[in-house]
Amino acid sequence: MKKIDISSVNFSYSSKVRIFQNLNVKFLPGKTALLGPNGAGKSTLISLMASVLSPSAGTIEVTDSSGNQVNSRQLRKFRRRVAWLPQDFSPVAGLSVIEHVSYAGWLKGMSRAALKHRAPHAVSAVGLEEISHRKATELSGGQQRRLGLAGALVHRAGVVLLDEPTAGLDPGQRERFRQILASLNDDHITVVSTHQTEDIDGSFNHVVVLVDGSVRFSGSVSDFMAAAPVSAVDPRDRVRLAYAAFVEGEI
Ligand SMILES: Nc1ncnc2c1ncn2[C@@H]1O[C@H](COP(=O)(O)OP(=O)(O)OP(=O)(O)O)[C@@H](O)[C@H]1O
Repeated sequence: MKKIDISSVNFSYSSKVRIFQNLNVKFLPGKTALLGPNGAGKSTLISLMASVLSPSAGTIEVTDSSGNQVNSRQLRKFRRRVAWLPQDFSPVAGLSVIEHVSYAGWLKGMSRAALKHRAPHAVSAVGLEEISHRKATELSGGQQRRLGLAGALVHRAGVVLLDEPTAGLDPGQRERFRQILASLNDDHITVVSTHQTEDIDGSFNHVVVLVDGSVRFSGSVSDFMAAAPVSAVDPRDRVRLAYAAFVEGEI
């Protein structure tokens, strides 16, 4: 994948609540941390990129490495390129863990043969292999989050959108998520919305900061850290200070 291009996008949930007005932002290959305070519009932006919401104006377009483009109005084609873990993921009743992940892949057009190999692999990657035959609805909240992640990763999409994938995970599982993230192909575009700024240095290539529906920063992690107004030795402190400054509008 070469880029996902969000151009002149407007979006409102109702005539009273305008979320985006002329939003322009690009997501590039590699891992992008999508940051912003509660209500900034991160989930809305991810849902627009996943094509489950449609902009009232503007375009969302994916360009692959050969230069071919597909936009979010060409739904079927677009969705096959995009994997999505929603913030409020909840499993389909009646399916086991392995069936659930296979079903997610089938919805994206994967063949049975590919699923036979890929579904168990995705289940193991998130550490659910020992309970792969349990009913998905019987899992704990954190286990369900990992199930959703396996479903998003099973079809190796060129664009991977993960909305707060580590919310509710214990420290061991957050570390596992960091390893999964590290294993994802940097030729693909991975966008992760998160409130955990301590994970950014070392895990991500790019940062986008969204505040009140506007992009306050979009660039590399190193440029983001260099923008911290106070020099701090610890990279995690630099990320935290830069983030606070962009949110407060000090930069
Ligand atoms: N279904 C909806 N109907 C109406 N308003 C909504 C809906 N979903 C979100 N909003 C509003 O849109 C704005 C952006 O919400 P969104 O969930 O995109 O923010 P967020 O940055 O993901 O927040 P958080 O960090 O709390 O998850 C908020 O003001 C929210 O109240």
